[in-house]
Amino acid sequence: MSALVAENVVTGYGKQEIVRGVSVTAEAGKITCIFGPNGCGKSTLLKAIAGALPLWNGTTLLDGITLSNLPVHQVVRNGLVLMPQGGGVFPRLTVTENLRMGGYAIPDKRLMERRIEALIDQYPSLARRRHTAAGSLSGGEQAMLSLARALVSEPRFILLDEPSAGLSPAMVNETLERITTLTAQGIGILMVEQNIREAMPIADKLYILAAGEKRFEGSPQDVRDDRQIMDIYMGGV
Ligand SMILES: Nc1ncnc2c1ncn2[C@@H]1O[C@H](COP(=O)(O)OP(=O)(O)OP(=O)(O)O)[C@@H](O)[C@H]1O
Repeated sequence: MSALVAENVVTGYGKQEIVRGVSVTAEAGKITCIFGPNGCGKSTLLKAIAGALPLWNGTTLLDGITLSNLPVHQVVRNGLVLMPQGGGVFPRLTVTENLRMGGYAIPDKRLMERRIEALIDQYPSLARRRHTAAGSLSGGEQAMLSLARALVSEPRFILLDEPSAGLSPAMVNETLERITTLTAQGIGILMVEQNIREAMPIADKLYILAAGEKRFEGSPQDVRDDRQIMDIYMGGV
């Protein structure tokens, strides 16, 4: 089984421990969602898996290869990218320049340009605005740009930090549909979401974190069957 595995991850900022020994597994071609209250450490966990924050303890592995504490560009070369909260587009750079930033770990620049052209063909809203500064794109277009930028390195797994945040309902649907399409290509998704109502139907597996610890792991149906979990963590779904 092709999988991204994080085992017993401990990390934080300064001396403040935020993630307290969390283990998650995401399978290729599946959507794995992490839910949990604000500030419980979801983004911090993703950053540690992506190599953007040091692991204080624990291990991260992609298809059995240890990623723990590799620099980000080596994590990317091993097939894992992070789409950060808010998309992380560079507002003053054009759409094409942003896409090139997604290919910075690819040594063969002609290959990178070919991949960018292929991606632009798949995202018509970006094709029309390829020479426009990313900061003047709509929220939905910026979301598409962030997703396309994550794909330039042809990752096997993508970490998505709240991809639907700040989007209109129509764009939430389009973004989640795009994400589902990626799994059909075999890409594994590990996604943090606040938008439980929209994310739950597309998830294959769910984790719930609270106060830096894992409180639940199971299928969406397991969550629905657990009245206590539904009441405490999934209010209103
Ligand atoms: N760069 C940082 N330096 C210090 N503390 C931070 C930093 N980033 C986040 N924190 C703190 O770490 C804790 C967990 O934050 P994190 O962003 O991981 O939570 P989250 O579960 O993703 O929350 P949200 O859903 O609100 O994004 C919070 O108390 C936050 O204030």
